[in-house]
Formats: sequence, C-alpha cells, structure tokens
Amino acid sequence: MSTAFISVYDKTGIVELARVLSQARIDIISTGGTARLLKNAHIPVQEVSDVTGFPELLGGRVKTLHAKIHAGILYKRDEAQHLKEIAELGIPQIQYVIVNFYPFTTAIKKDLSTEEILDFIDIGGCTLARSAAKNYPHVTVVVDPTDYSEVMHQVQTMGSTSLVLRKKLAFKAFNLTSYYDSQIARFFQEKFHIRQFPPESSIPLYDYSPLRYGENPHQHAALYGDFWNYFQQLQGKDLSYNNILDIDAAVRTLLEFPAEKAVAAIFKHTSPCGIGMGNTVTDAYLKAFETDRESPFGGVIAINKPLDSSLARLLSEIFVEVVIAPEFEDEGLKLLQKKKNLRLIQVCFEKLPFPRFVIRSLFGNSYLLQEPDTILLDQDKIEVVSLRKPTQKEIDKCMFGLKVVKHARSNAVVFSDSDRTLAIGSGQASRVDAVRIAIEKAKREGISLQGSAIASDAFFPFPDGVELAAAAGASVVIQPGGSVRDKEVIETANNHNMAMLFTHIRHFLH
Ligand SMILES: NC(=O)c1ncn([C@@H]2O[C@H](COP(=O)(O)O)[C@@H](O)[C@H]2O)c1NC=O
Repeated sequence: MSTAFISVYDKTGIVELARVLSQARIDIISTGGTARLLKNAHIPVQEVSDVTGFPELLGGRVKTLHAKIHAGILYKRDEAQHLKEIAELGIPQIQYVIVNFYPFTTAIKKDLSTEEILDFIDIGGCTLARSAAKNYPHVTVVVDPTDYSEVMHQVQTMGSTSLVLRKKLAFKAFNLTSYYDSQIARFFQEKFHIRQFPPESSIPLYDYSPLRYGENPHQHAALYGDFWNYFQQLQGKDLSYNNILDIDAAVRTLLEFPAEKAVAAIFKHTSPCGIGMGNTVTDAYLKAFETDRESPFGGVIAINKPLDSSLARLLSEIFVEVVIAPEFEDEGLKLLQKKKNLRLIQVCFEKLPFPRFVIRSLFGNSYLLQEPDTILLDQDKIEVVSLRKPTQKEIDKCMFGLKVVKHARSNAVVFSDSDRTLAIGSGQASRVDAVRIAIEKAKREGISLQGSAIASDAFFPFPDGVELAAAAGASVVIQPGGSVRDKEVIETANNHNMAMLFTHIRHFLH
C-alpha cells in the first residue's frame, strides 16, 4: 500500500487531488490544517502525529521533521537493507509528497516585525520537498497546485506517475526551495546590513513575464522581478527587451535632477539623445529634442512631471516607441491614444528603489556583479585646476552635463548649457572621437557651442579632446582628472582661457 504525504499552506485544489489519490487506494498522512480540511471533505486521512507518535511541537515549528516521515520518503525501493529497515521500524512507504510553503515572500512585503517574519520561514515543508525530490526515481513531489491535474490524470489512467513527470516535478521542487531560500538570504542580508558580495550568491528571480524576444527576434528572453510594481503600461504594444532597457536608462537619468524642475530625457539604445530641463514639460522636451532631432526616431521619451496636452501634441508629430511619465492628464492621454501602438508607461518615481547590483553574464556560469553607480558629486568637492576660476553659471552648466554624461556609454562627452544638452558624443573607443562626433552633431543641428561646458565621463588622456572643445567654443571643462598627462591637458585649457574642474569621480558606463 503506498502513501501520500500532504501538507499544504495554499489549499487550492487539494481536496480534489486527495480524493483522486484516495480513490486509487493511496493512504493519506497529513498535517493539522490540511488534515482537518480533508476530513471535512470525508477523505480518509491519518494525522502526522499519529504516525510519528509525537504531537506537533512548538506551535507548528516541528510537525513533519521526523525520522519516520523522512525515512518513509527517502528509502531506496530497490535496496534490500533499506527495505529491511523500513519493515522493521514500521515506517510508512511514502510515494507522493504534496507540499507548498508558508508565504515568506508575501510576508516580507507586509508591515511585520522581524520576529513575525521569521515565523513565515517554512522549514518542515521545504525539507519534505527536498527529500522527495532527491528520491524522484520512486517518489512524486508536487509543490505547485498547477501540476495537480497532470498528476491526477496519470494516477487515474496509469495507477502512478511516469518517471518523466517525476523528473520534471523534482526539478520544480529544488528550483522552488532554492528560490525560497534565496529570498530568505536576501532578507537577512538587507536586515543585517551585510553589504559585501558573499562568496556564494543566489539571486532570487521571480514574477516571470515572458517577452516576445530579446535584443533581436531570434533570441529568447524574459523579464523577472518586481519591475511592474513601479511601472504600469497604459496602452500600446507589449514592451520589448530593448524598450525596457531604454526605459530603465531614461528614468535613471531623470532621477539625477531636482524634482522641482520639469525634466525630459530622450533615449535610444540606452544612449541619451538629449536632456532638457525647464518650467514646463514642453519646455524641457523641446530643449532635449533640439539637441538631436534625428536620433529620437524610434526612441523613448521620459518626463518627470505629468504629461499635458501641449506636450502630447508635439509627441504626436514624431515616431517614438515609448512615452514614460508619472501621470498622463486626460487631454494628453486622449491625444496619444490615437497612436494605438505607442506604449504609454506610467512610472511611480516615489517608489523606485535603486537596483542592488548591476549584473552582466560572461562565458559559462560566470557573472560580473557590481554596485550601481549611485554616487552624486558634491559641488564643494570640485577642484579648480585651471588658472581661470569658473563662474557660477559655468559651474551650473558643468553640473548639468555631468549628470547626463554619467548615463552615456563610454567614452562619452556632453556639451551642455545649464538647462539642456547641446551635443552628446558617446560609445566611442577614443575620447577625441566622442568629442568630434558631438561637435559634428551640433553643426548638423545648427547649435552653437559657444560658451558651453564640456563634461567627460573619464579623464582626457591627451590634450586633443580639449583642443577640439575649445575650438568649438566650450569655455569650461569638467572631468575626473587622473591622467599621466593631466599637466598638458590643464595647460591646453589655460592656453584657451578655459576653466577646468576635476571631480575625481569617474563615470564609465559600458
Ligand atoms: N515545521 C514542520 O515540521 C512543518 N512541516 C510542514 N510544514 C508546513 O505546514 C504547512 C501546512 O500546515 P497545515 O496543514 O497545518 O495547514 C505547509 O505549508 C508545510 O510546508 C511545517 N511548518 C514549518 O516549517
């Protein structure tokens, strides 16, 4: 006679499954609440405490953690010594384990004390699942109610489950227990302020959303995590992998700026096309757009204030893939809704937490992890290295450019005014090329760089980039400094009567 062990927190569908097992002449052992439910449904069930001879202890902290239960799951059905021990000790032959865990992940989202949260860490259930999954050649483990129907079907038609199904379910069990534990580890890491990278790391991936494809149509892709807690799609086609990257880049850039001002960020392929700041979102958008009117085609536009009808009218004139705003005023929304495919995304700035890590995958099972670049330059820490001191206006221009260059791919430079980008050169293997590209773009757009600031994400290795910037009209340079040729670079700035500021903070972005 085989036995099923059932202990579930989420009791959805459990009565139906238990009935099918019982009808297939499978005995059922169960824990307190589950046993009560099954008894009420007139399904024969034995309480775990009757099997172990121990009551459920410590208010439920210990109920299934017993040799009789785990030996009954773990014994090898084809090993004589195991069979002998089982028979001698009157251990039940458990062939099915149906279990799901205390909802730890839900508990941590609630306003509970640490002590209360600890009570949501399931020990016995995870141990049952691990024992059963280890012995999958003989035991069926079910941790997900969506698998009940397949198990019921196989039991009803074949009298037991197939090895193929048991393997799949064993994978699901270990996948779930490792995910469950990774959530607990993450909770402890945050609670106990353990900031360093541990020698082993498990990163919980949850709330899977399928994506149509990845960066290109032939690449499979998925989104995991709580992205949708902070973003809501109001209309338009599903977000693509590339859209999500651009949304992330644009919104992160907006977070650099003071919340009082309206700021607009236009991004394409994670590169800023233009950033503007003004009294209204339209004003901010126009400043951003004028930087480069060619590149925003097919890009994303993010603003930090409600989108009104005036901006909606302007956005209706161009082709963009995504518009992101904290709110969409009715009139503006109606105008943009005419473009059925346009994705409109509402962002909740107040809730947005910074990511804990930046993760990149490498060959094999190798990953690069780093902290995100969240450092903000303290204006007082700027070092003036040129003979000429910058004016306050020049410092303001530098600070604007610095906030943007941090979010442009390296090597990157940004020519800016105090409220807008004038030209951006990014993603170059040489810094001087980034400067050349920015100057070319400004020419194309008919933008004067006279009196502009140039911000650089890393030091100028040679004076050439500064020479070009001076020739284009820049009057002030902000850069980290730190090159072996800093002296020559500073001299070049002095020769052109430019002010030069060192930040001592590099902002590479690869
Ligand atoms: N402590 C134990 O030995 C133990 N064994 C099983 N559980 C959990 O108890 C829950 C079911 O309890 P009940 O049947 O009383 O509603 C399940 O979520 C199961 O994962 C346990 N609880 C916590 O670890």
